[in-house]
Amino acid sequence: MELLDMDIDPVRLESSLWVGKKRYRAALTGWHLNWTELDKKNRDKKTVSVPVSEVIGVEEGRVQVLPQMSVAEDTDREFTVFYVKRSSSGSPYGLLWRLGRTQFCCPSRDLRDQWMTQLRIALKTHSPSRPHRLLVFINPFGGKKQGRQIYHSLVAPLFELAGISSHVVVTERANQARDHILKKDLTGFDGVVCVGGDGIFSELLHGVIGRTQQEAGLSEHDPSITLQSCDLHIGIIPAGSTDCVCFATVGVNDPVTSALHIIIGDSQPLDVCSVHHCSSLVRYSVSLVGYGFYGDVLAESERHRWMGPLRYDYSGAMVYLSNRSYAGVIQYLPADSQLSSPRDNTRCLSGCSVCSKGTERLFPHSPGARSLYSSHFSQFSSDTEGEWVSVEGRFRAVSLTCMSSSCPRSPLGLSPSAHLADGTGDLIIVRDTHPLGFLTFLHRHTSTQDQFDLPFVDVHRVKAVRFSLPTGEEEDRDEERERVNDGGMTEEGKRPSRSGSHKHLVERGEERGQKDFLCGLCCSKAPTVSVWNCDGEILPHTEISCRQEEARSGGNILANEGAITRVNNRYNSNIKLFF
Ligand SMILES: CCCCCCCCCCCCC/C=C/[C@@H](O)[C@H](CO)NC(=O)CCCCCCCCCCCCCCC
Ligand SMILES: Nc1ncnc2c1ncn2[C@@H]1O[C@H](COP(=O)(O)OP(=O)(O)OP(=O)(O)O)[C@@H](O)[C@H]1O
Ligand SMILES: [Ca+2]
Repeated sequence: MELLDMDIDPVRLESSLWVGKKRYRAALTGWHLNWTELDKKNRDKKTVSVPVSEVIGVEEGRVQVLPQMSVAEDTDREFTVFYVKRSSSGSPYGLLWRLGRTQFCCPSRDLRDQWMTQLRIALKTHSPSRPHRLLVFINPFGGKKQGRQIYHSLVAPLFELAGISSHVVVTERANQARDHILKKDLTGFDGVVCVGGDGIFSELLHGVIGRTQQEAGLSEHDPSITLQSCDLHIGIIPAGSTDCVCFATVGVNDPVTSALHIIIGDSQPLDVCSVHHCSSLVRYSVSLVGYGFYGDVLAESERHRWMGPLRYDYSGAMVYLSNRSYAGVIQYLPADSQLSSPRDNTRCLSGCSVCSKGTERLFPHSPGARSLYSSHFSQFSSDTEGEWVSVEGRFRAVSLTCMSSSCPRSPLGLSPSAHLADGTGDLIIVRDTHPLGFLTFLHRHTSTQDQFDLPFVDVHRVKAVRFSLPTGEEEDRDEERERVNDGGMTEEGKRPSRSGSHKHLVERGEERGQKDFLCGLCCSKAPTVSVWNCDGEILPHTEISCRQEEARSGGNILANEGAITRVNNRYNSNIKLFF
């Protein structure tokens, strides 16, 4: 009978070892390192079992790592194993990971050397997807401005222990990380990591997607092509204000947990949505593309950046009290409702069957091929226009989210049953309603109550969305048209979202909608047009088209630990994050 590689267990070692004053039977089986106390009292033979894939490092002597690597005692019969240890705390969707450490003592130096050698061979053999070299971008101004400290005190020692070499860039300006990825030599790097929030993550995402398309000779602006898959993984060390991408994938926003996921090479694909204005790419999104409430909150919060993460709560309250709704026309292309629905009460976890089945069904094309629904997406076609659904009215909020967008503020997220990598997004339409109704809607984001079970809220699983102003708002559209040639992709020094100044926008001749919006905050005149919040950036256009891209970014979800702990679909997707 022919043996498959997987059946061979080349690394096997078993011996008695001491941990402290207790004697153990330790065994390395190739896939696991186990140790069982040899004590008559240990009748039920309790065994500690660590998968080799979760071993972080093996060091000679009695070693500690945090706050920094040091050898407490170096005897020639001891070695220390570091591994992933699940803590009992976290969120319902992800546990905190900590660095576990056990110091073993062998009867002889020879045996110690044998253990060290075999463990290192096992690590190499069974952890092929681990990164060896990482390019790390730290945003020193994200969140509570702790990025540098978080990286150097919590993350760098773990990378060092795991034998990962990292090149660190502390950013000095917005978009530096994106430009670095677009232009610099990245040979030898297995991945790029950001230390910060959703904004710096978005820079990495745009850099990685953009560079891959450049190298493939594809135009990101052409809405009719499918983007080329990206080999470079993205990792996130959360140090921002919302940390939505990290929270929605890992289940917690904790730097050590994310560092450990990155080290062991965990990977999870993520849907990416592209936002176009006319035929130009404006931005990519993985989390929220939101008009009305979330756009207004973001625009208002930019004026209060000095408040740090609290700016969102303050601005949220201000915007809520201003009691606004906006007219618009929403068109959407529904996804196949037989595959899944935003109200089916499922929760997407790593290894999710909807994501693995749905992706293949939704995107059977190879990269570079013409997009499955390019004709649906075209502004001026189409033969299949009939599939689009149109809704016109006044809205409190229009939100499109590719994933649940859960975050510490809303642990279940904007759409709790959204999938991370199924090729669809959830469109949440909150029609105009009385203030108490809208407050109920918002408040339900903080609990397990269903925010969609309200008469003025609709949710649809979609493949694409278009938004336009109703007829009669032509002036806005005309002004927008003049801006089409701007391209839309934010350029260095032209950062409408984070510039945070009313005057600044007006001087630059931004579209009337944005002027209206900003006036609405300081004058009594209610604005007629809101702005789009795209993963925390304000878009420079009101009329946009969004579609799910075949290109994806991965992050790891290890929510509900124990159910599914490893992702087996590594490297099968276009863009991946690892944590
Ligand atoms: C009564 C309590 C209601 C609490 C309602 C909480 C709803 C929270 C929903 C969070 C959704 C996050 C979606 C993620 C978006 C990210 O891609 C993006 C980039 O980081 N973040 C934001 O745009 C940042 C968006 C931040 C939005 C914060 C909204 C806070 C609303 C506070 C309303 C207070 C009403 C008080 C009435 C007196
Ligand atoms: N050195 C820098 N100076 C100014 N801005 C920067 C710098 N580096 C990155 N940025 C920009 O800062 C913005 C915010 O960063 P980041 O997302 O890390 O933090 P945050 O906004 O506090 O968190 P979140 O996005 O999770 O709400 C991003 O848009 C990023 O492009
Ligand atoms: Ca999705």
